[in-house]
Amino acid sequence: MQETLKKRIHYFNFFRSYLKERVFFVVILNIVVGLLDGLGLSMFLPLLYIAAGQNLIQQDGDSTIAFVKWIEDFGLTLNLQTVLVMLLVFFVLKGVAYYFKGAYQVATQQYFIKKIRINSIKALNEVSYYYFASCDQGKIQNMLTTEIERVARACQSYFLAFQQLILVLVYIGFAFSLNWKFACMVCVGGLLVDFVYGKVYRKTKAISRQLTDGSGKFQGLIADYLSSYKYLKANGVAAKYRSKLAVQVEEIEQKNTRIGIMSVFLSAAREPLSIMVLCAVIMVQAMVLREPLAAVLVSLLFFYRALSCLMQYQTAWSSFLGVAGALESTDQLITVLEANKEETQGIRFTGLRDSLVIDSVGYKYGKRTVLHDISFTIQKNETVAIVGPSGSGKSTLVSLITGLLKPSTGKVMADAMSLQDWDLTSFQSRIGYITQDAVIFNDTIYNNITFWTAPTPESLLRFENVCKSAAIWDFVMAKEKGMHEVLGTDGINLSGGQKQRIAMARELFKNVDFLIMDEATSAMDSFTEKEIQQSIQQLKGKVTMICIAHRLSTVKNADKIIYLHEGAIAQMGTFETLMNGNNDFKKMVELQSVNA
Ligand SMILES: Nc1ncnc2c1ncn2[C@@H]1O[C@H](COP(=O)(O)OP(=O)(O)OP(=O)(O)O)[C@@H](O)[C@H]1O
Repeated sequence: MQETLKKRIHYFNFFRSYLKERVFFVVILNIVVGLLDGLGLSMFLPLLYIAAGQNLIQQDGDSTIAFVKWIEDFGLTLNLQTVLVMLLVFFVLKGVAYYFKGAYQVATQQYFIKKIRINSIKALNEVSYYYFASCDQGKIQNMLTTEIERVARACQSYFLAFQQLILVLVYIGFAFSLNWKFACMVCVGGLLVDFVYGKVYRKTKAISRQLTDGSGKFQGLIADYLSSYKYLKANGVAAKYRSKLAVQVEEIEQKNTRIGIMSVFLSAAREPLSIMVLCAVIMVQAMVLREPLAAVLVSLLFFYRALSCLMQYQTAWSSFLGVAGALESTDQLITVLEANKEETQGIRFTGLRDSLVIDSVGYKYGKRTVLHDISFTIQKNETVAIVGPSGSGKSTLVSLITGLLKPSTGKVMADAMSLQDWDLTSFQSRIGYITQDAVIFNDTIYNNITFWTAPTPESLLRFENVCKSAAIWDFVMAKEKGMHEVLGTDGINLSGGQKQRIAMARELFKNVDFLIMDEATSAMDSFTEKEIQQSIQQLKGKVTMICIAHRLSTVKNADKIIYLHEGAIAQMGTFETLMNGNNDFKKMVELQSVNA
């Protein structure tokens, strides 16, 4: 019982943390509706006496009738006309209050859903890359799609349950003032019903939690399925993977069916249970307590109202519990994301003035050290190439330079200040980062390249220039809809080289200080690569460039080449210096020349 109360308070506080004072307005409006309804209903009492031809004045000794005697304190006579007018006034007022309460409640619910959506997206946006790379991304995807929908349903059910609970309390309040014996019976009836329903709730809730976990797994599998669709098809293993998905779907459907059946049981049991308690009350009131019929009838009216509200509360609460798992998991995930937030407080970075210094940097993934004591300087507008065998730590080093990862030892400094002291977002906004797996959005070519910049004459001209520099202009022009051609999810209709050129055009469109190319031309044919290299060459000395390349021919013109071997700098210098001094590098170059 104490645990149940704690849970209810926990949920109330959860909604209050998002809705603040709005929750109290909802409470107040619901109380007003309940009070007006109770006052309206209490008018049936004098009506029944009048209908039975009894004089109200003669009923002074009847404690029940004392309940409506207050009307006379306002100088009104308690006759048929007054009672009917009062009845009408209370119910009209209740209708008005009900409308305002309903409208406010709808607006509050929408506000809550909007807030939780925005908060979760904001938390995801601010989370550190390190956490993102190591977390369960299926779970995040599930939260942003399925779980948010369930949270919306949870919110709706919660408010409905909340409203019914307030009405129950108001009716019980009326009941106590009218007839305390009746009130006690409501409480006993309510407790009995609560006992029966309680059992079903607990089951529903446990299944709901399992359902949330199951949906998370399913989302993860679907994400993998979509991203590896081509591979699965080409290898003829799509059917095998599909059966893995089918098992998960089966499990989710079974749980949904169980929750559905329990909810149907609760709805079906509602009426018989109410009538059962109702009959018991009539028997006790009429046969044991021998109360007058009018008092019994109005008592029953309150009783029935309170009980049916209690039932509706139970049903709404059970629906709420059916989806409450989503509320908890979404809340937990937002909390975890916020706890792993990237610190971005610092001085705003407006552009590199002097140099980037990598000072004794080391990095560990868990316990495994993958970079040791790396030190070098990149002067403003210098072109630096990072080369080395696969797994030597090139991408990790670039992630440290871009601030995606924080060094385990040492520091990365921009203009003599550690990246941690700069506002990281403003620093990263000065970076153009082109990766091996070019990122393509499911939007038009124009939006992909300009990142949704308004199409002004200036931006259109800039768009054309960067397309030419990235050797993609002919491709754009050849498309039926030109720059308005939609590229499809993950650029499914583009070749690897086309994707890379679009990604390159996007970075060129941005006004950046640093251009980082991680195997940026790896998917291009030699002819296109040459064209792009010429464009890159034109940028030499205008921006600070950091290139990771396997094809060493592309780094020949770099001002500085850093040759990494097993996470440490094996040698550093110009192409010629490395050719003369480092055997491994020389071997790599020679091997590539042979293969070329
Ligand atoms: N997220 C990660 N968790 C654990 N280890 C990682 C992670 N990312 C990379 N590593 C390990 O760190 C080492 C360096 O990887 P990194 O990707 O930086 O090498 P690389 O030189 O860029 O390789 P490649 O040329 O093949 O892309 C590798 O041994 C790799 O297995």
